[in-house]
Amino acid sequence: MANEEALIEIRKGLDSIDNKLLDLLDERMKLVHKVGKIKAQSGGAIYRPEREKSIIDRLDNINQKNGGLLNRSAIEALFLEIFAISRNLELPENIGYLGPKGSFTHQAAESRFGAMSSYVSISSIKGIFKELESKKIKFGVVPIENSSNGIVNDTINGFTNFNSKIVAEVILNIHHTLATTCDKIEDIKKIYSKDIAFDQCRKFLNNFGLDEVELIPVESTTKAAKLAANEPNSAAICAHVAAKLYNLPILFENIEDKDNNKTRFFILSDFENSSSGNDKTSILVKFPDEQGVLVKFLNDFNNANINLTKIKSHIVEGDSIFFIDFDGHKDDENVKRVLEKHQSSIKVLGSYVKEIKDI
Ligand SMILES: C=C(O[C@@H]1C=C(C(=O)O)C=C[C@H]1O)C(=O)O
Repeated sequence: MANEEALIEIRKGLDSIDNKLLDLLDERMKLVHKVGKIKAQSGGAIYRPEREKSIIDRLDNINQKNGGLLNRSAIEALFLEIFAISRNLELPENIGYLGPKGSFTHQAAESRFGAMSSYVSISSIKGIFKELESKKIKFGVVPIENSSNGIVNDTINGFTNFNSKIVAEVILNIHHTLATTCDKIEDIKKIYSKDIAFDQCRKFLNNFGLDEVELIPVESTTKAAKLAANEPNSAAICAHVAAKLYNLPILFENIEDKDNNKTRFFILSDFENSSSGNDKTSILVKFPDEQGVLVKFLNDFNNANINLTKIKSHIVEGDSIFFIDFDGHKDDENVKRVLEKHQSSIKVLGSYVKEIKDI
């Protein structure tokens, strides 16, 4: 009984805090509305990733100093949702992602744009670039590289043929779940998934005696979840979100063999970010057919004190092009000089806030 009374008292406290939170959120939304009006007059971009990053950094610092109970991920989860709702209030904008619904790209999109935004599933990367160009979507989310499978060729091809800009990067740890309506692992007679997902979970399947059951490859892990939800004695290896989408209970989480399986995604749009002080820039480079040109190019970056973080070669219609990432913003003085010097061979894809994680 004493506990019952204590619970009632604590819940009164929670209710009163929730009321205050609601008032504060409403006050915040009124200010957001004002920001939206100013942007509408000046044509400014609604989504400002560098501003959102600096808010999260500030709150994380304050929270650490105060010894608060929330960690950075919790602060991020709460506030990214608030920012997403704020942006929707300023101006609702469509977000296209490489589908189907429940794909890892969908997950990457939701991690940045929250649950309340308006999403469009698009079935190809080229389709995303096209819809951006025709302005049917404001943002496009595409994968660019995976730690096991390397660079995504369709995304590089999109950059060579279209002019969308990278406005943010998202790096996701790729986790698989075993989801099934079976209560016991012994009841599972077949497993649906994508071929590469089976490969990434080989040890788990062996350890749990699931290497003997029928493994059926399908085109996406989302499709696998859908099939397993409708068929007794079957299971799916799929993303957490895909299992949730089809109300498929999760029997095991994080069943992938390597714990550092990551994919990097780009958020594309039609505007350019201003500098945040902690940026990365991506470019495509097609060198003229001259001896030593790559060495000279790299030397110019080195002499300008620019740290290259990635260089990958890629073949487009027989021509070799390079995808390069480096620290800094395209408008930084040292960067600007090098980019100007090589402008005939460079396409700048965008400068954006550098994620803390790397791939
Ligand atoms: C309100 C703004 O617009 C968006 C929403 C933000 C917010 O809710 O704090 C921050 C940056 C923008 O993505 C702004 O630019 O300040």
